[in-house]
Amino acid sequence: MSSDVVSPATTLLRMSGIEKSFLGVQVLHGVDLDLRAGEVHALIGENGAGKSTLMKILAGVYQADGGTVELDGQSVRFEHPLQAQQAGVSTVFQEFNLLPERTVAENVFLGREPRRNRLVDAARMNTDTQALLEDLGLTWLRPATRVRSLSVAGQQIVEIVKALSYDARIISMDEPTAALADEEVELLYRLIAKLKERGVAILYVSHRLKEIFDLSDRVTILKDGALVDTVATADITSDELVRKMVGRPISSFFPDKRPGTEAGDVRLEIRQGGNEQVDGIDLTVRAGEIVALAGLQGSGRTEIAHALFGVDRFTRGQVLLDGRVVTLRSPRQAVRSGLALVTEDRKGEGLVLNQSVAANARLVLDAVLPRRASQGARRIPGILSSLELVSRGSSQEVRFLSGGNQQKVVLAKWLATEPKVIVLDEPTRGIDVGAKERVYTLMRELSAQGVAILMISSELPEVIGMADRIVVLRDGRVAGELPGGVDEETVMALATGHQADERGEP
Ligand SMILES: Nc1ncnc2c1ncn2[C@@H]1O[C@H](COP(=O)(O)OP(=O)(O)OP(=O)(O)O)[C@@H](O)[C@H]1O
Repeated sequence: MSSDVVSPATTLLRMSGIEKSFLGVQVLHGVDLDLRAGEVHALIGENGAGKSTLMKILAGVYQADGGTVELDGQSVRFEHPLQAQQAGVSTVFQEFNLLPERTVAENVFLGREPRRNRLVDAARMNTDTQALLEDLGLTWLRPATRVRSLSVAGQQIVEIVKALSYDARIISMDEPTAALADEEVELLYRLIAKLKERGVAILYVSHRLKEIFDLSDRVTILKDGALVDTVATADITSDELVRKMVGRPISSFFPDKRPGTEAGDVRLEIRQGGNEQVDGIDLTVRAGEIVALAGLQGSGRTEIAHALFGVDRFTRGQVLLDGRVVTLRSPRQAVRSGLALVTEDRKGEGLVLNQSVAANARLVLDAVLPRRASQGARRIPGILSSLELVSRGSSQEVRFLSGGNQQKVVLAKWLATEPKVIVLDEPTRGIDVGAKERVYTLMRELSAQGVAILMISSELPEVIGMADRIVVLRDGRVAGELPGGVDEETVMALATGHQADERGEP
């Protein structure tokens, strides 16, 4: 019998009764998970539910305190990631483990380079990598290219190719699309389809329900470290999935405007703002208004946020706050002028990881607004509880929080400064559906209080559901403005410059 032919139903891996505690606190309670050859198995749950911990146990990064792992029916225990990798179990983490100065081929074969007369056989390494790439239809990727020059998607693909070079039969992916642009997501989808054809089992952690329905065959739901259910994706609706995950139905995803919230005076105005990346930007945001910046990656959305915040600058034009021209040369100046910039901040940038939740939430107050710090700090507990932060209290170090909960601390840190204008750059990336709803509700509350909100998001439903006006950018310029509630096609047509009916593969 050929071992190459794997029936889709073959169970490759079975984790049973997995237990894990950190410092005496149990975070996984007897979790079961099995992976079949050729399936995409989604793992979902709220922030802090235990997804990453389970994944890290599978990867050999953590060791379980109880339970068993069987690979091909044999009991295994991975003490080290390399051991897992050698057994065919690979993980693509969000923080890549690649060496940027080395080439694609050098990274793929890192630590086990083919040798000839004791010297690294670079030619063979390149040919072998080329073969792997061709086999996957990735002919645009060259073995001799330095990893540094690749996009995030390119780097992620190198990680996957590396996994395959170890004959991985199980690949775990932790929110693989979090940092990808739409067209790059397509690339990843195609690669995943190829992996499935080869009988690779993929464990896929994501908060994006659409991806779960697009990609997965089965889905396992965790809540508070315990297994809720494993179901065939085709047998469940997204409402049911959310209910299993959050424990309550989420009725209206985008809360309505608070009664009485009217657009007031112009709080933020950019007049003919321009620099190397953007040009001729005219934009206003009124008190109580939510304005979204939409556009493809590279259209200038984030550049505008950075220029406002003094990270970069506008070298042309003017910025006005409450009708007065302001100079924003540094983030400090921007904060003092009443601006806040919440970035997606995935890797805890902007958080001091070995300090407590409380200390981190005060960071901006203490550093920039010392005179208002103690007063501002009193608001922090309320902000954190409205965001439903899951932590062991405000003295817990943020490095022990799950990714989504770290993001909530970042939000709290900015809200504590009581900004007049708040710029939200991908505010809900990496946070679960329940927490998203909280963020939206909070945005409505802030605008009812007269805060002007400028939001940047690649999630069109979020842009359309929340914004009063949508300013669409294309190639660093304003391509046009649309009212909130329009359909996605209209936004895309403006963002790409193609009429909706002309769009399609070039
Ligand atoms: N090294 C650690 N030390 C202490 N506690 C930890 C550690 N790693 C995780 N935890 C805790 O374990 C729980 C589960 O975290 P985990 O990262 O697995 O959640 P998650 O489901 O991946 O969440 P998210 O969607 O936010 O990434 C959380 O309460 C977290 O604070």
